[in-house]
Amino acid sequence: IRKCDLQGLWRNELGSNMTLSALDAAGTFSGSYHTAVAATNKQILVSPLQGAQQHPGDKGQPTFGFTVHWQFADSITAFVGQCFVDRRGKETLETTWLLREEVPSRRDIWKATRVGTSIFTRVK
Ligand SMILES: O=C1C=CC(=NNc2ccccc2C(=O)O)C=C1
Repeated sequence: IRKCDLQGLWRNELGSNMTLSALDAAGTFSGSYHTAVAATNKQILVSPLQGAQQHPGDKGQPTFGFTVHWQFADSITAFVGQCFVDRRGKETLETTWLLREEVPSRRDIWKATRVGTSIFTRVK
């Protein structure tokens, strides 16, 4: 089996870093996210995240999800994805995300949610 362990330091294509804690018995984890995209001119802070991972199947490449509670914007991002290990043992987290921003009124809901993908590689 190819073991893919979420714990540790990861970086995505934007240059953002996240550190994920060890799983507890229930498969939940926490962590911190340091974004590289300064959507605000405020001091970019580290934002907390909470997530959960499925038990790795026989391929040892589990699915997971986590939510980042941005500390400097009225928004929240939910990531879902799977951990993959290539033949050389290189691990990547292939994710799809939804970014939900607070909008002033229901008339603005159409522009409240953005979707995208993000690939994280382990920072040795
Ligand atoms: O003020 C803000 C609000 C949201 C942000 N989202 N970052 C993301 C959203 C989706 C995927 C990756 C990132 C990232 O920062 O790497 C960043 C700054």
